[in-house]
Amino acid sequence: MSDPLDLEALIGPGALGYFAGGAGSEITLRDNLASWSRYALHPRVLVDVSERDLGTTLLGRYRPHPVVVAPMAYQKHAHEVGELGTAEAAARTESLYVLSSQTTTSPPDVARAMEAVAPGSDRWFQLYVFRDRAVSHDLVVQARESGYEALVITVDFPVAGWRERDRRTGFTVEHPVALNPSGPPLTTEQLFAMHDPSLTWDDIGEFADAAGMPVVLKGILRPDDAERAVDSGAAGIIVSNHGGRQLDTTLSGIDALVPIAQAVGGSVDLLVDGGVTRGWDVAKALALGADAVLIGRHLLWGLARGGAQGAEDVLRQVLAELDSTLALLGCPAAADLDASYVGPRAVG
Ligand SMILES: Cc1cc2nc3c(=O)[nH]c(=O)nc-3n(C[C@H](O)[C@H](O)[C@H](O)COP(=O)(O)O)c2cc1C
Ligand SMILES: O=C(O)C(=O)c1ccccc1
Repeated sequence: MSDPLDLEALIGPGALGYFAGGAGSEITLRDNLASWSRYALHPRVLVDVSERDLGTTLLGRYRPHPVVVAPMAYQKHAHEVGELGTAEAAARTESLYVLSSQTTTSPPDVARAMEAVAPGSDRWFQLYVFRDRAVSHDLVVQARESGYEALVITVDFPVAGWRERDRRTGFTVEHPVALNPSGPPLTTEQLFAMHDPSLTWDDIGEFADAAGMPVVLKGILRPDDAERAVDSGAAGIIVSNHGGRQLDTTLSGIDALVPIAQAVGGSVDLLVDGGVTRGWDVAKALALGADAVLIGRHLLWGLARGGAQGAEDVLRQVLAELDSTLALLGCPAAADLDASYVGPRAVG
């Protein structure tokens, strides 16, 4: 894990509070990290694991591994290379990249950088539906035209969570490209006010129809909402509490995944995030019904420390840990992980 003092010196207290912080008393933020250790792995012995396959399938396409870069806003406040750093790291490690609507680098520039490193690299675009629908529609057009293959609509942000660190620091942001980039710095509160709190399932249908690409809904925690997402034509669901940044004291991502996988598993792709730092976390998510896992802050700290190379090092380590976990579990194919490999762990 990262040393916050060291990060504070690198990026300043305002950015660190914004990136590291969560909502309210940060109970969910801490639980996201702790929840993975409440599941125990059940290794099988004497299986030939001389060859391992980390592959998974997302939106009907084979992917070499299940680790996905989470959409995160304002990456230039973590390191001057910003989104280009995490996107290059994704392209170099064959990781699916999800670009935030609140990017500080334009969608076509990110796409070009990925293609320069790895032609045919994969990326999805995360959409916030703003009060000014034209801004959101413009972003969708830019994303489609620059080769993003799916639209991830984030549905857990009608208003911002109660973020006390930002209230204390008054952190301001300089480069949101979805807005006029030459305007004055904005507080996070001003940016969050762009979101439309009246958004409903009907609006999702409208964006899905206009998108011309598969839609994945991000930020679902209830099985009944997961069923509704499937009924509304979503191709995937990201089970997420937004890194503990929205409503404090929700379930962790992995705890919420279990009932959601029971309700809709198999009919739609399931992804999960929140507190993933280790390859064995990824294996647990797959065993409990996920097809892939998103990594947020753990990667951001790599970016802050070492730019593109720092982010790449983080991804490579998680992938090496996943490979070793498959061998030690006696399950050489990630796609074969199932509930027999994981169970509850008594936490003392
Ligand atoms: C600094 C920061 C900015 C984020 N910005 C976005 C965003 O723009 N859109 C979005 O859908 N999720 C956003 N998220 C949530 C992440 O996509 C993801 O759900 C979460 O960070 C996963 O938890 P982890 O950070 O513990 O890995 C953000 C998270 C962080 C930490
Ligand atoms: O900070 C966030 O978690 C986030 O998703 C966001 C939303 C709107 C503007 C900037 C960031």
